[in-house]
Amino acid sequence: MTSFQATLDDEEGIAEELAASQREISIAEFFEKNKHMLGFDSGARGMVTAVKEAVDNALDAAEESGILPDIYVEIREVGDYYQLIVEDNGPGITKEQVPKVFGKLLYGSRFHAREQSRGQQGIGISAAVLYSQLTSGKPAKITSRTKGDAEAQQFELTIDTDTNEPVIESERTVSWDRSHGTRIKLEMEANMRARSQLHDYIEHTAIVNPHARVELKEPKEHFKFERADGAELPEETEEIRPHPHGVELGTLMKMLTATESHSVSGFLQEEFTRVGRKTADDILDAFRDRHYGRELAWSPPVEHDQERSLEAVVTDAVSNKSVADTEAFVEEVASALRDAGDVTYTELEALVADVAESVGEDTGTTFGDTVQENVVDALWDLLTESRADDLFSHVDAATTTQKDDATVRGLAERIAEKFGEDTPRDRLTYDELKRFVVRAAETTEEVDDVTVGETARENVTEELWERAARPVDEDVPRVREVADDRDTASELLNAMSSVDVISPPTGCLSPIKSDLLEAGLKKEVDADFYAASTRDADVHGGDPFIVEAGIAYGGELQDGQVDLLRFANRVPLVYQRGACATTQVIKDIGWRNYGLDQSGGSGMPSGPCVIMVHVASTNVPFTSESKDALASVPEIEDEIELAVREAARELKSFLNERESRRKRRQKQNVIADILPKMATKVSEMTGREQLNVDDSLARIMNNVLVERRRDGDTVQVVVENHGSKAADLDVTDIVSVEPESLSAGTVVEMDGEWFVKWSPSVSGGDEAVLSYDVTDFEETDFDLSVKGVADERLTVNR
Ligand SMILES: Nc1ncnc2c1ncn2[C@@H]1O[C@H](COP(=O)(O)OP(=O)(O)OP(=O)(O)O)[C@@H](O)[C@H]1O
Repeated sequence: MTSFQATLDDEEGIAEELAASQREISIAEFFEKNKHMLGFDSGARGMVTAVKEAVDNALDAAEESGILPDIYVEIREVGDYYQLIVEDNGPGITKEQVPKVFGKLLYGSRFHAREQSRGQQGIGISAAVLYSQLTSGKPAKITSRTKGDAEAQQFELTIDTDTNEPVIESERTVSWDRSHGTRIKLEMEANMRARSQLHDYIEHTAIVNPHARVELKEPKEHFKFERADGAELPEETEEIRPHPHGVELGTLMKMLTATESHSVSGFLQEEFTRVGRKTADDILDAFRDRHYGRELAWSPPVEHDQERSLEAVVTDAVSNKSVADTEAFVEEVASALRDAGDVTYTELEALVADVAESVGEDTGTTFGDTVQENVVDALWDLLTESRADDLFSHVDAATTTQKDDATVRGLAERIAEKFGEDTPRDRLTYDELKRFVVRAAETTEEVDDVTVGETARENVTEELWERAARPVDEDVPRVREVADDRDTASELLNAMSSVDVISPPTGCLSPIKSDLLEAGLKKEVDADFYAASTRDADVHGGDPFIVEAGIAYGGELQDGQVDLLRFANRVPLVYQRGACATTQVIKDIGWRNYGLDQSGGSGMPSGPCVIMVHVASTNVPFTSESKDALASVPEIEDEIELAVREAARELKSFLNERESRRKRRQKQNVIADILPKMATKVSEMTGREQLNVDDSLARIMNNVLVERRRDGDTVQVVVENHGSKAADLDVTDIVSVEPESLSAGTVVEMDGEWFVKWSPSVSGGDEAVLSYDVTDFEETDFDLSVKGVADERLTVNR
């Protein structure tokens, strides 16, 4: 066989030969060969992915139509194959759409919408159809009924992989007991080896979608996750326009080409969210700076250093005018310039034009364009001769006093040298100015053997940009010009990201919210501690996103590696944990600081703990079309870290508190053991009655001591606070006779018992006495209980 390589050198027409074998590849054909990209790598995985695609769609569709989702999933073993049935109570799909939705890859309603939804690409369910037809050779059977239709439509269809078009094998009308909804039946070569992932997916879907009812019946098990009581649909989301931060250059250019606006200001306000007139103006200023640069302003040289006075320079530049008129003009220009202090080239032009006009009016002589140009040029030459002097003042102001005058002068002169013919009007962008400063600093370091560090370079550039340079007064290019030039578009993009723009509206997002997140965790795991946090919205690539995190710890949770539950747009992610940005962020956090073990100080922490992370966005960046793992996007990673740390801080307080309680209990046990023995010994030795040690114990442990004392038939409940902080208590004494002369508090009778209640607040080191009288102390029963102080800080002496 002759390879192309062998013949490449010696034969002509090889390109034509190659061309003969080149042809368009349909998307369906491509995915037929690359099933793994869509999550259909194996029979086990294929089943989970197919369930996930169908259930995600069912949830999306029902929610969008304001219907509380009711989803039934059934997996049946049929000979060598498996049948998957997913049924929903959603809005149904119209007869015209069914073939395209299921029989054409990349057909969907969500790809172009900037709104949070589970589906994004319009490929999921048709990929499941493709997988089933490839592995079983059977068509997909779809039944769908839309609201108000008397009957349902049923299709059997396949995908023509050559054309990526649906092939309808049969079509009929059937009766269906559901008033609206969709039922999908797919047959595929699969297995149940990924049963636990399938269960996880369904169970975790139920956790983050408490408003949905989800049922799974598979060959071995049958689960029903009922809708949480009172759970409502997530708030309706709205579509939004992109946010100006983080849009990519290609996208911006595409938007510039497509917009109907002619001005950049209009374009920004029309096409982006959160851009009003004021923000658009700020962006235009920043764009102008980047596109035109700024002009440096210089002051006239100090008079005594000057070889020729300002007046002499102007006089020389004016010709053919009477002496008196020239003098009047010269005097005006010189004084206006001295008043101005420093001017840019443009300002100098305006200044000379103004003087020419006013002196012209006064004298009746015209100081026309040529004269004005000559005067401007001559003065500009004069001003720019002494750039180094102005630069000296600026460099001096921007650097520390440690830099001696010679260094500052050297740096100023070297910056001044960079200006010249290459910088007409001394106009520079920030980056160009920075380059001048950096190059001058490098030369100064080499020649003068001094250090001009990064901070000094930045400070000098900043000082010059803000104080010596002035924005130019020119219109920014029109949309068309920006669209046609990549560099200009890039300047606009840069300007857009440099300006503060308020965060995007979050109405397009539907976070779970921290209380539901915590409730979801409580439903799933029986733990001692729960915490959750929801961050404010941020932006990536023009798309808003919100990160939420939850932590559960202790209780029934098993020790070992922490279990990480990942969610994106309320969809549990069950595969590719290692490749997910979420996992990486968790591994990079120093968990020992938060009280969890972490071998080597990095990596997955361990402990009886579950960490849950949810990223909600109008466009979740996944590592691949199979939507298993989040891609590493710095803005999202930062927010994941902050959300997890917020919840982890609560975990840390809980663990610290628990540890200090443990130590306290240990100490108390030791003291409680020793003190009575000591009291016995003392009483034996002194022959005196043995002391009650509770009081001493409370004092040693800084405890709150609540003690009943008797004074005849008066009952006293004494609260001694030996701690340093105030204690707010609820003290209840249940008494078998009616109490009288109650000090504050309330009394309620129930079934022959009297509940005496006080709520004293006792400052650290203070005591409160609560009292009442009874008719006969000896004949009365009491039952004292105290709330408001942790058990280990409380001693109750009944
Ligand atoms: N059960 C359903 N009820 C109503 N409409 C549906 C249902 N399933 C799919 N659709 C419609 O079909 C479209 C295509 O679904 P598909 O799963 O192919 O893509 P997607 O959900 O938009 O995105 P992704 O590829 O990210 O899953 C959806 O956008 C939706 O408009």
